[in-house]
Amino acid sequence: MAERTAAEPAAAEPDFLQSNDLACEAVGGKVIFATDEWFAPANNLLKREKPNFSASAFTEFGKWMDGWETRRKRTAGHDWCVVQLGVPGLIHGLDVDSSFFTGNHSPSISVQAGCLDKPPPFTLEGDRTGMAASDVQLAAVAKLGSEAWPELVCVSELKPGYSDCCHNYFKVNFNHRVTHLRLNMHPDGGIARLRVYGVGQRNWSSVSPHQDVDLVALTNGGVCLGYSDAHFGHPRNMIGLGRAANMADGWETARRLDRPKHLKVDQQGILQVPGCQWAVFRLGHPGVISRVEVDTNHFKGNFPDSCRIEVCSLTPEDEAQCISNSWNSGKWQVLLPTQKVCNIGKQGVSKQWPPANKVSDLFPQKTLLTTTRNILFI
Ligand SMILES: NC(=O)NC(NC(N)=O)C(=O)[O-]
Repeated sequence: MAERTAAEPAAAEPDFLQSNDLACEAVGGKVIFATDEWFAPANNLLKREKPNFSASAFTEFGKWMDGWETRRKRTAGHDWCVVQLGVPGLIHGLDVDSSFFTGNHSPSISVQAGCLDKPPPFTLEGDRTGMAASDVQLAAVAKLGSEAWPELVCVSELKPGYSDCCHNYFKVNFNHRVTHLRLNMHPDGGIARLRVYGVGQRNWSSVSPHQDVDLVALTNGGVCLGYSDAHFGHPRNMIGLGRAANMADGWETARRLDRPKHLKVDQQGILQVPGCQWAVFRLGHPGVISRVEVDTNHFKGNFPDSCRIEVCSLTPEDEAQCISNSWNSGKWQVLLPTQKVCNIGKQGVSKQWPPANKVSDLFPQKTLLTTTRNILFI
């Protein structure tokens, strides 16, 4: 069994919020068991959208709540659910968001980690009818051995979901790949969202070195390490599953409001704005890049003028130094020189380029890349 590690209480807006949500329904996370879902189903915990509230919304079970909410317990024990992560990986921290649960929030929670090599051979629907979990369901979950799972967060008080304090952050120190979580409410109540921040760890042993894979995809362990601006949308959205659903599902910076001061017209009469926006990603696995794709879907009046992609190969020590130096490093080399991008028509434009520079020219000794930097001009 893995060692038990208590969570440290995290400061407001901790760094781990920059990594990926490994449990989100958008990456395949799901609740496979819940002891009770009378007022609101546990799958709401994993919704991508922020929680909502409607004072006038009621269901036949009681007040409609956007989260997971159980009945007031009249028996011993507590409520809990099992979450199967969409992307198994290393967890850096959790946000147990109690938004709008005030007076019906769970007073305390704890979280345990499951490290299952194979997914359980069943998926259980939570009990939405208000009956207690059936013996069959409990027996199936008992096979997971979740009573013995190591603790990520010990029993900790939860703040009620008023808008200024609804985020309950927990930093996690647990150096093992996690596939499942057990979220315990002590004893019952409601929680709006569970965000599980970390970095995916794919099992690469079954992947052929000749297979084409998206090395920066969140599901393959890619992660955004830094950026210049994320006013309307975080750059990590670019490495999510599939094409973006709407503009909120992409990377969008604020406008450069100082633009008029800097505008210059070049010899072709094209406006030039100095400076650029940038984001840095660590690839999920080192590899040789044969193709890059930049998708401007949904960005019509606000797609970037052009983009450039630079790469470098960094050790973990180099990476730590780059982070502390705002990514200004002499190691970057151009993989894809500045390219105009566009977005016309209903479908948006997903453009692919072979890299202009061969990886072996950039890295004659090492033909492996570990980091890319996308630079978008506004
Ligand atoms: N007004 C409520 O929210 N009451 C109850 N909860 C729901 N969702 O109806 C309760 O017992 O906590």
